[in-house]
Amino acid sequence: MPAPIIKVDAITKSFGTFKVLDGLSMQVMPREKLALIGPSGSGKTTILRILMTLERIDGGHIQIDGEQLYHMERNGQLLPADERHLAKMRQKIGMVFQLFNLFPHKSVIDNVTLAPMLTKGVSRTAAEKRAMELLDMVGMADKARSMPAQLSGGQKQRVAIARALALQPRIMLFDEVTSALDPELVEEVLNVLWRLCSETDMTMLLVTHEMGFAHDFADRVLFFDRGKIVEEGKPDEIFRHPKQERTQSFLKKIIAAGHRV
Ligand SMILES: Nc1ncnc2c1ncn2[C@@H]1O[C@H](COP(=O)(O)OP(=O)(O)OP(=O)(O)O)[C@@H](O)[C@H]1O
Repeated sequence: MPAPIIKVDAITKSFGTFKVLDGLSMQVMPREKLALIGPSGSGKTTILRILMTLERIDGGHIQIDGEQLYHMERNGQLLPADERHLAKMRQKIGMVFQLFNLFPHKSVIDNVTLAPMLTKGVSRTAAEKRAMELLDMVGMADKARSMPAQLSGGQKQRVAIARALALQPRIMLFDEVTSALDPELVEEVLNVLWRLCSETDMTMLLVTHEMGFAHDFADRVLFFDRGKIVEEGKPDEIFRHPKQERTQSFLKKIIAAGHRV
């Protein structure tokens, strides 16, 4: 059996006196597609941000690909990770945010080429060639010279996905990537996620309120509540036969609001 690519062990995280993550543990296998669902404020975004090193942990351990994320092993001792270690680890992971976060003063293609050129020393020619392949994959090649302000939300999000892929991460994190989109633009972004899911061997973690998509996309669904994983299982188990009362009441509310699960 292969080793997990992500191993989260009893992590805690507070913002002020509010404990967002409360001894959270989880393991993710290489190539696994996970959907993280649960009520607002249950810590789903926070765990993705922690994996991306955008937030620090208060306690616990995380291993990515067999290596400690927030610690460095030196002579059998675990020391806090320095910036160089974090930067190296971060290259294994790409993240796409709810609000796209494109660089507004850079063209579409420059958004995609910037990180490989700056962090990996890739030449402009090679970075642009790869960027055009990625933009083609997300259906945005014809907008390569456009500026972000000229794009729709769905188009911006597809560029953000291409940008995250440019560093060739083994793990991709998607944080409610369709929540800020007008309903008619959701499908075009989900189609891109679907392609990545079926055509690549990346490990993918998706925080979403699109339960129908989560059902189709995920190998495994994790249900978060109050900083913990309360229930996990295959999509059919979680969506059709949830065992925990908290999962049942959450899904009931979602269905009552008219969403497909
Ligand atoms: N930087 C921060 N400073 C203070 N509080 C924060 C910070 N980031 C998150 N929180 C709080 O932590 C809690 C958990 O947030 P998180 O975004 O992880 O939840 P979530 O499950 O992703 O919810 P949602 O589905 O609404 O995005 C929320 O109550 C949020 O207000």
